[in-house]
Amino acid sequence: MTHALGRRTFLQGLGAAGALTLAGPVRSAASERGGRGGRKVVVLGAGLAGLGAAYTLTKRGYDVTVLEARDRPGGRVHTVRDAFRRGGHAELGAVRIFDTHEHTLRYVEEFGLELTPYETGTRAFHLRGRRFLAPPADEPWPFPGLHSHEQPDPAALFPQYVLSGMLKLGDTSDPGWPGSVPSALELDRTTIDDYLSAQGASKAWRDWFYAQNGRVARVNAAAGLAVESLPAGDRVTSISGGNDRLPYAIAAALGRRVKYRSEVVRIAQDPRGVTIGYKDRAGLHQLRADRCVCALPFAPLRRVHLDAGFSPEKLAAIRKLPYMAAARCYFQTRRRFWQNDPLGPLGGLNLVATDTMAGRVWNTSSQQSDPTSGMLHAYMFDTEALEFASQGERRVLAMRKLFRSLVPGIDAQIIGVAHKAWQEDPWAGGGWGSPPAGDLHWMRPAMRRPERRVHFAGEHTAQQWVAWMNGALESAERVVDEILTADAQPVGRERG
Ligand SMILES: Cc1cc2nc3c(=O)[nH]c(=O)nc-3n(C[C@H](O)[C@H](O)[C@H](O)COP(=O)(O)OP(=O)(O)OC[C@H]3O[C@@H](n4cnc5c(N)ncnc54)[C@H](O)[C@@H]3O)c2cc1C
Repeated sequence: MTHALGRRTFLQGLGAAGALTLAGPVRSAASERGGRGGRKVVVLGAGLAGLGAAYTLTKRGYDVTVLEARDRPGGRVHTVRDAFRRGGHAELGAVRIFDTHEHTLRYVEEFGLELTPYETGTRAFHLRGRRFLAPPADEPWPFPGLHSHEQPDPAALFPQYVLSGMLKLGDTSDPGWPGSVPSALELDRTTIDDYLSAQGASKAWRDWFYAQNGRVARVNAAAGLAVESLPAGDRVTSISGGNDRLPYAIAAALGRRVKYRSEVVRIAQDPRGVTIGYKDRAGLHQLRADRCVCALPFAPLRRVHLDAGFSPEKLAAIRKLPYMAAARCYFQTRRRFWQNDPLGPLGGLNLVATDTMAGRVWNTSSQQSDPTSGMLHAYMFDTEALEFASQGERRVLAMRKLFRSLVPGIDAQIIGVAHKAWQEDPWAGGGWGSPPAGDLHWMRPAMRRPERRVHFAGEHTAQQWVAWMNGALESAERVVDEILTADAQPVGRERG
């Protein structure tokens, strides 16, 4: 999404979570003044949410263990390098960091990482089988189906079609949102596509919109517009050398507290603590702790046995939260040949906006250490990602064939390939949690609420930046806050 029309300041939503500051490399629990030495917390999942919570809790004096099913930290932050030549790298998961991603940027700074900005430049379109640039003002867009009032400037309809919905959202930083805002509840009942249609947007306009912003047609309108309305700031960056440098840095600070290849299979709790069952190569184990931070996406959490002690709302949310199909397919190229495109020099991150299976052609070449080779990829959502994956082993061939018409000349240029469809990943189940139309108002609070000694983190539980690294890290700070508050209460006063 472009996040072009932010309408409130980002800080508004942060509230008390911003009070937890990061300060220096992680130290042992015993050395922390005023810490909670001896109190054990088990954190499930070493994605950014789990790592962020574990890191801050350790600094606050807790004795933390992180259980992670994969053999690496980072979860949906996953950089690949070995598929490429000339030191190339590609992000299979999270790519972009905005200036407004306060939590992500704070961790980037804490760990001394650097950011590389994306180039801006000219975008091409590929719609209804035709490739073209945005026409000059007053000339019609060269694809059929736009209503006459949508010509010659489809962008002029943005306020009527999209902003009108954003203005109905109310305060998305309110913990009771969208239930607290009647007009947002109305949006909750519909999808983005149905909302845009109801505003009068033609099918062609909607496809023009999705070509640039991702195939969000079936997304809950309240949820989708809420994320779209957040401010993007002035600059888009990624972490220099690869976004996975952040989770690796946090994991390194946590050291042996992180246990890899450890699949959580059971969560149980009683009035005095939690018991976590997990499997590793040596067999089944149990870990006892005072509290648990569950930072697993709900898709894999559905396979975990949950003993009594969870509310019906939480169990229903875990069972029902759908995950959006999302995929990327990268081609490393010998040269940045699109700078000599017949349409003129193309550039920027979102290089070609299409209505094809490829979704958007993104260009992450400016992030590469080698200044000559290129890195293009198809970034696919929902039906596009499903279509890509449905081709099985022929998916790369199919994409390569499609790219011939999206970025002519690519065939002779390809020197490396990498791809991933997140809906096929058993530890993610998809790109991000995406509540269906009609369900956001109850799912949103249910996903986040603590269940006695089990606290829930992860992008899906974020107050605002759901489906972003920033949301995962925001949720980490919230659970730390929950735990500190609960542990500060006299025994027996805890909310059950
Ligand atoms: C294609 C794609 C594009 C994206 N683009 C961006 C972007 O441009 N910018 C941005 O900021 N964000 C982006 N995101 C979102 C961002 O990657 C996520 O919001 C964030 O990384 C989620 O972190 P998390 O900790 O909530 O979950 P995860 O990273 O999924 O971490 C959960 C962890 O739990 C582990 N796990 C699961 N089940 C078990 C189990 N039973 N036992 C033990 N461990 C288990 C998983 O292996 C994983 O490591 C993108 C995501 C995708 C998929």
